Amino acid sequence: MNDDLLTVTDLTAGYGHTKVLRGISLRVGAAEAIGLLGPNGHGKTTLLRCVSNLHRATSGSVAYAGSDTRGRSPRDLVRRGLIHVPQGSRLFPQLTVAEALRLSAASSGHLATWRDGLDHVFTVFPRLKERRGQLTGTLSGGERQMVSLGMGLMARPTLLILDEPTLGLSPKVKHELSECILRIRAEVSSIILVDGDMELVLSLTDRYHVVLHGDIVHSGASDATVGRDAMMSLFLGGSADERR
Ligand SMILES: Nc1ncnc2c1ncn2[C@@H]1O[C@H](COP(=O)(O)OP(=O)(O)OP(=O)(O)O)[C@@H](O)[C@H]1O
Repeated sequence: MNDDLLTVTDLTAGYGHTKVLRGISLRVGAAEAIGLLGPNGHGKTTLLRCVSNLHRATSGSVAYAGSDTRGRSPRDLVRRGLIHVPQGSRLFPQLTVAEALRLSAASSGHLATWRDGLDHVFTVFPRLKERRGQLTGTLSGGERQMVSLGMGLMARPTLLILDEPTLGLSPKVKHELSECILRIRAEVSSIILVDGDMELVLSLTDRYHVVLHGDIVHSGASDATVGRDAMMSLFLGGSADERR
């Protein structure tokens, strides 16, 4: 019996005549966090967008919680707990932090219990509690990312997809955000994390895949000793010595 939460099988996708995904297969188990690594422009975001039906795959299939996602709207998937926090997600600048969080609860069908959700988000992100009445348009980059993740939590995820949550953040803020993601990990069922910071991805996930030219070229356990040089060889080709 297959008890995976998500199964992606032989997925291909692209834009017009440009092929981006070339037959990707992966699975995410219940209570499992997986990381996707790889250079920019090799298809990680496209893969995530296909999983949440924000982009239509050319062929292959995605099964979530035991059923095929074809024909389901992104909104329907959100209501079933598949929550995607996109790269650089935009917030309504005129809403306060609390209003943005409430909006997310409302649009995902959890308005009746939004105050419980809010308490939970403030436990994960104490900084947002301090800023609850502040307009999101006036927040720092790190705080805006916290609101985006908080909005994801308000939607009660079973599978939380995070695309580049630490993009553009300083090392200190990145560290603070990664602590928050660790807290989310303890509570959310499953996570798919894409981030340019390899060490961060490996420290927050159980397994990882390297995506290159729209295909998975390497996979492993995140707790294994993954040499930076070995990983860079996969990204760039050649050995460390040859690149020096
Ligand atoms: N809407 C689009 N229209 C046309 N091409 C696109 C579109 N979105 C992405 N692409 C192209 O598809 C390829 C894969 O992009 P994608 O964003 O999936 O890669 P990525 O690995 O997530 O990169 P990054 O880490 O920079 O986000 C790139 O060549 C990109 O230019």
